[in-house]
Amino acid sequence: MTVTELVSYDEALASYDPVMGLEVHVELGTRTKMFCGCSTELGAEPNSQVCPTCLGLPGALPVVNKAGVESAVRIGLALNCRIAEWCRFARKNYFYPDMPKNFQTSQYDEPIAFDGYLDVQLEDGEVFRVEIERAHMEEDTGKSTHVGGATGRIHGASHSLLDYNRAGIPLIEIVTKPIVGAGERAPEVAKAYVAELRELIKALGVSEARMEMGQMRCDVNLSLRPKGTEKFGTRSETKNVNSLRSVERAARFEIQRHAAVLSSGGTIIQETRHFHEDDGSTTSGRAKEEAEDYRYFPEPDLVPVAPSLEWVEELRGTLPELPRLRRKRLQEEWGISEHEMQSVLNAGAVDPIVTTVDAGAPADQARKWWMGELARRANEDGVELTALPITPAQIARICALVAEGSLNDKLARQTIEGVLAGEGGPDEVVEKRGLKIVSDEGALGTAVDEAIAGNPDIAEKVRGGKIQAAGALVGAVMKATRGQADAARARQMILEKLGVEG
Ligand SMILES: Nc1ncnc2c1ncn2[C@@H]1O[C@H](COP(=O)(O)OP(=O)(O)OP(=O)(O)O)[C@@H](O)[C@H]1O
Ligand SMILES: [Mg+2]
Ligand SMILES: [Mg+2]
Repeated sequence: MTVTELVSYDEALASYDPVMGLEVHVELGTRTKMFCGCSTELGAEPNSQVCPTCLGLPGALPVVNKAGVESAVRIGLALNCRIAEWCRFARKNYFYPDMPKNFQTSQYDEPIAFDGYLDVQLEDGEVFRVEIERAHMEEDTGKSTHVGGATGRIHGASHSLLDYNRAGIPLIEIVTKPIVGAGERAPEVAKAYVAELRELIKALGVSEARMEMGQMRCDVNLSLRPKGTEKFGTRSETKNVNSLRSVERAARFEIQRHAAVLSSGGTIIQETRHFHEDDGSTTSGRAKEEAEDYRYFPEPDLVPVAPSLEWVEELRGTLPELPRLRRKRLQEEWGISEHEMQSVLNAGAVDPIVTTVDAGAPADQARKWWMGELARRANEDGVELTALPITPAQIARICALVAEGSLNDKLARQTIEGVLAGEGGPDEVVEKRGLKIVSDEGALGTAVDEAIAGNPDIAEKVRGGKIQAAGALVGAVMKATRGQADAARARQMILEKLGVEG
């Protein structure tokens, strides 16, 4: 179906109510894999981080990674879930080359965490509660790359390359209960939920949750039911959506597609679908009816996981402040609007600003540099703010130099430039580039004398009481010192020398 055959979004929502379910996979940042000691480091030579266990060779036995369980429990607690006192892993059997064992070790009817919720804030400030069905532990599959042939996609490809470095990396799958009652805001809720979940995961420190790197990916389940009816319609499941914007677009597209099919008397088949960034559409993957029966059964090679109450309570004590509440608190502390806070968040500047403030800088100054100069630079270079070669401590030092009057904004900007260019820390750059404000009486006095001598008409006006005219003399001093003069001190000296009161 092409986009032009869709019914409009408003028309779709006039007759139908969306029901949505979100499955989010998060790759944990543990040092080793979930069931073996192989490294999880990204970027290694393909198939260099594998062993008999993650390759599923006969006789190999898995062992559970405690750090993986710990992260799962902390995620569960942060999502207000109940934590299972006892649970098991299960084998999800399927035959596909990305899983060399021929099954994925997962959890089925005994997840480690269940029955929770996450409150998310929508753009107008309204808080929407998303109920969590469960969060369970599993392992990632290998990575297949389909090459050759006309399209490079699986059906047109001549062969596939397999890299098992990713096979066995711990994953947590977080599944929502059916989200009802979001109405026309369903796509917005989907985006806000994934955004909030990502912030939470990052705050917990269990994953960097970088969607563009596949560390966090979302399956969007969607169905429509005629307005006013109870029974859920058949869902489609758009797989592996990997940006916040795409999550919103995929939900929106599916609402329009389902409405088009249903209103023309067609039936929705339960299937997986693929999302396409270029035009925001989805296309059919495989039908679930003919999909594999996973023949789940409890994993016989692993002992059950039974987190003690004491351990769970100890982990509860390590939970960070919820991102939504932290944002609210910082917004108040910094005295900025919700809208401004949103831009800070979008720029990834919350933590750099907080760290700069912790290092002693005033919040407005810290925000000014991170959201101005540095955001622009990160944008130009196409990197995250935190990847710039300058630290919050260095920005705090520059703010201190401004506060003590050694630098003005222009010189501070040049100092930042120097640090970014690898010329050293702020003090070193100031020294090397000779950026300190000229405020010592000698050098400044000479510049002031020259400015007065060079502009006798203006000097005369000031002497005659037109104090505003002194601005032009300050300008001349600034020019002569290439912007490095202490402007306030220069003005004071000019007035003194011309014998007028400031
Ligand atoms: N009729 C429906 N319409 C929309 N969403 C639904 C509907 N029925 C279930 N869902 C949601 O779809 C998601 C289903 O995820 P779940 O992991 O339980 O099963 P699955 O997709 O069959 O399994 P897999 O993990 O193998 O993809 C849940 O978020 C659930 O709330
Ligand atoms: Mg699913
Ligand atoms: Mg699932």
